[in-house]
Amino acid sequence: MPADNRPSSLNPSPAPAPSLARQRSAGTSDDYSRLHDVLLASPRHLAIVPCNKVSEDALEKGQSSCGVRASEQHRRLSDALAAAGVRVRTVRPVGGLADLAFTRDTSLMTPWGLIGLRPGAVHRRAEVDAVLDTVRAAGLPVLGRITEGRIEGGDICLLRPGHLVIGLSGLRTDLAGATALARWFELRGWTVTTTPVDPDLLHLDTHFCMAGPDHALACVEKLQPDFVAMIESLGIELLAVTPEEVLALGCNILALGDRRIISTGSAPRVDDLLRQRGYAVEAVSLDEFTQCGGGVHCLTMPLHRGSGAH
Ligand SMILES: NC(=O)NCCC[C@H](N)C(=O)O
Repeated sequence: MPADNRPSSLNPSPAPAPSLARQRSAGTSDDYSRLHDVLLASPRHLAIVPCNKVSEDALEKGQSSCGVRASEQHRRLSDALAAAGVRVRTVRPVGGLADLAFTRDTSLMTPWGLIGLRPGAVHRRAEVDAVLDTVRAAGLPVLGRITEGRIEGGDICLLRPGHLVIGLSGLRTDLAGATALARWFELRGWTVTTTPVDPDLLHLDTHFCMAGPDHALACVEKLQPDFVAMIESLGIELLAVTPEEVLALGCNILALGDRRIISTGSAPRVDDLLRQRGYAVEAVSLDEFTQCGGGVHCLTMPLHRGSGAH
């Protein structure tokens, strides 16, 4: 994996290990195939932590969390997933873990098992133990844990089977953390591309999110030109999101597969753009979470995506 954003060469390795997604009921190889199983976490201790630009602005404006509304919105998200045929597993609340609900950042389900990540936000590190305990108790495979540097799931995109992207802000994800994660993939024959992320935007998934194999939402002016060119060279159409929509978490979507999307309900224009491309979009209002800096992509960690229709 090179330190810039050029695609790296493949690490010479034996034949790739067979993917769990093909053999069992766990594993993900991309961000858009049909979602079968997902991990959420209780928002019982949710609070606005001043650890990103959006949450700092919210606190400055005097906003605060309402536990009842947060639970209600989270329940609607869980219901929408269940109604779409997705099995929902939930990490129990842990006192003091205000951002636990944003399961995306704690871990990554790979084609070979779950990897516990190492959040750059130190107040989030203990979330990884809570998630690993839940995943192990469910009997799902755990591949390992990152023990060096910083890496959060919001900066990770399973672009295509065989091609991983990691955003580098230096704050939430740094080169040491990205290199440690890349090693697991490169040893199994994957290409890993890194791309710089503006720390003010928190994570890659606030301004670049896959909708399906041929479409991604993207705030092009916030992405590096060579990253944009690489994405377009793969035949992925970029649907433009504005910087204002990025701050509202309008780019932060969850692909369910089969051209179905759950959106964060904060950017109707973006939802319409997806509908014009043939996606069925269900908008779930999540403003208790967006004021903390995260939307539906951040609140969900896919445990199993299947092949078949996208
Ligand atoms: N993937 C994401 O963008 N996650 C949002 C995390 C919000 C949380 N308050 C944080 O700053 O870590």
